[in-house]
Amino acid sequence: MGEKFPTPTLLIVIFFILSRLISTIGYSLRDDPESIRLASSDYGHILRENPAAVLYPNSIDEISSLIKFSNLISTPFSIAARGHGHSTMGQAMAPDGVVVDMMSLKNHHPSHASGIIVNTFNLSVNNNNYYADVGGGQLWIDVLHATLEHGLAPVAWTDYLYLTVGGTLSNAGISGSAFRFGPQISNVYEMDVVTGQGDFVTCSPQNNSDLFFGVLGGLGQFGIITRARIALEPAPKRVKWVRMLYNDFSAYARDQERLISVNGRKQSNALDYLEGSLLINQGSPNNWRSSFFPQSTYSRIISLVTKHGIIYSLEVAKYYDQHTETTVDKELELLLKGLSFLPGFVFEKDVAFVEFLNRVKSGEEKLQSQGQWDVPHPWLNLFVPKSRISDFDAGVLKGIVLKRNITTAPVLLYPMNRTKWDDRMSAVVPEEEVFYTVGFLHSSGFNEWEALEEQNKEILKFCASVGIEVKQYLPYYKTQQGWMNHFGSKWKTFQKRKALFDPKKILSPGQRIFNK
Ligand SMILES: Cc1cc2nc3c(=O)[nH]c(=O)nc-3n(C[C@H](O)[C@H](O)[C@H](O)COP(=O)(O)OP(=O)(O)OC[C@H]3O[C@@H](n4cnc5c(N)ncnc54)[C@H](O)[C@@H]3O)c2cc1C
Repeated sequence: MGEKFPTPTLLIVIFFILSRLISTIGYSLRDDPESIRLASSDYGHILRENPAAVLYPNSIDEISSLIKFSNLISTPFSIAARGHGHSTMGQAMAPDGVVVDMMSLKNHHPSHASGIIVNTFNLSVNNNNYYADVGGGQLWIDVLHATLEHGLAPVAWTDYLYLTVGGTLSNAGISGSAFRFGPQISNVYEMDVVTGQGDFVTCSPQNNSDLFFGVLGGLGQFGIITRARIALEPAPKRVKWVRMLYNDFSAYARDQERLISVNGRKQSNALDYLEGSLLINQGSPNNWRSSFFPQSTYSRIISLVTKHGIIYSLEVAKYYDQHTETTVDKELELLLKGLSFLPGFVFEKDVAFVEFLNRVKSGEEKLQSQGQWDVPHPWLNLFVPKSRISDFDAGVLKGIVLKRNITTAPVLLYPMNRTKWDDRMSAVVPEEEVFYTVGFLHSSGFNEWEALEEQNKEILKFCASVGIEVKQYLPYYKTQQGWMNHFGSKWKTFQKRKALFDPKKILSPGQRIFNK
C-alpha cells in the first residue's frame, strides 16, 4: 500500500506556508537543519527521530492553533512538547510531526503562563500557603532562583534542576524529598493545559479534575502544560548533609525505612531528604552525583568495596535557618541514633541551601568538560515493592549487576511512602505502602550502550520470572501490551482520558503508547 496523500509532512509544510502568510505563527515554525537536528535527539542519545518542523512558540495561542490545525485535517500530524529534552528514549520526539520547543516560551511575556510569579494565598485563617505560577517551559533552577527572591522555595524537588516543570510533571519529579513531601506532582494546585484538541483549559482538583489528574504523570498524552501553580514554603538558609556507609543490605534497608516512617509535613523531628546509592567497583568513590568523601578516606572506602562487592551509602539532610540553628545538630543526632552504619564511615557537610539543591550541576560540568555528557544513556529506573527489595538486592544487584561488572554509573536506591502519592493521578507506583526507587543511571561510549541495555533487559526479565512486581519510572515500552501491564488497573482510565482529551492521538507520540 502506498502512503496516504497528502502526507503528514506535506500538510505541515502547507500549515507552515499558510502560517507565514497569515502571520499568526510568524516565523516560529522552522524546518531548518539545525532546528530539526536539535529536536531529533535527546539526553539518551540512543534514538533519533526527525520531526518535519519545530515550533518555537511566542504565545500559547500558537500552540493551540497548531494542535487545532492538526485536528482539522484528515490525517493529523503528531505533536510533542519538548521541555529540556532530558528523556532518554525519544519521549519528546515527534517523527514526521512537529516538536514544540517549550523553553522558547520561557523568556516571553511575564504572564502567568510563561514567566514565574510568586504569590501567597490563604487556605484557612491560620494557614499561610505560598505558591508560584510557573510556565511549563521553565527550568526548576530558574524557579528556585525566582522564588528565593521572596524567601520561598518549592517543596518538592528532583536531584537535577535543569529539567522543565512540564517535563517533570509529566512523569512525577522525585528525589530524596519525596518520602516526606511527595513527588512534584503531589505539590501542584492548578494548571493551564492546551489539550490534544487545542482547547485551553484551567484545571485543578476541583475544576476539570479529570484533566488535572490525567496530566500529572500523564507522559504528555492529554495536553501541554503551559502553567503550573506549585506549592512553596519558606526557604531554609542551610543544610546539614550526612552520608553513612553500610555493607549489610538488610541493616541499610531497615534504617532507611525507619527514617522515612517519620514523615509528617510539619514534623520538626523528620528529615528533609533521604536518598541512598551504591558504591560498586567504580574507581573513585566520588562519582558525578556529588559525593563528598574526603580524599584521605578513599583508600579505606575502596578496600571496603573490594572486600564486599557492594557498599550501600545512605544520604540524609536536614534543613535549618537562623531559628533552628541551635537545635538542628541535636535533632539530627536523635534521628541518627541507633542506626547500624559502619563505625568510622559517617561523613558530614554543612552547605548553603542552593548548593545542596543544585548539587548535581558540578558533576554535569565536569562530565561536559570531559566530553562525557552528550553520550548514550541507557537508563533503567524502577519502583520496587518493599516486600521484595531484599530479593532484588540478592537477585539483581548481587546476582546480575555484580556478575556482569559493567556498571560504573551511579545506582540510586531509596524508599518512599505511597501515601504521598494521589492515586487519581496517571503516575503508576507499586501497591505497597513503602516502595523503593532504584535508578541505574548508566552512561557509555557510543558503541557500548547495547551491553548495558542487555543488562537492563536481564533485570526486567529476572524480576518478571521471580514475581517481583516492579513498575518502571520514566517508562519505556515497545508494545501496547507492555503499557497495559504497566498501567494495570489504571489503563482503562488512561485510555478513557486519551479518548476525551486527545481523541486523534496527536500528542507525545515518542512515548509509543497509542501509536507504533
Ligand atoms: C541528568 C538527569 C537527571 C535527572 N534527575 C531526575 C530526578 O532527580 N528526578 C526525576 O524525577 N527525574 C529526573 N530525571 C528525569 C527527568 O525528570 C525526565 O526525563 C523529564 O521528562 C525531563 O524533563 P524535560 O524537561 O527534559 O522533558 P522532555 O524530555 O523534554 O519531555 C519529557 C516528556 O514530557 C512531555 N512534555 C514536556 N514538556 C511538557 C509540557 N509542558 N506539557 C506536557 N508534556 C510535556 C514530552 O512530550 C515528553 O513526553 C533526570 C534526567 C536527567 C537527564
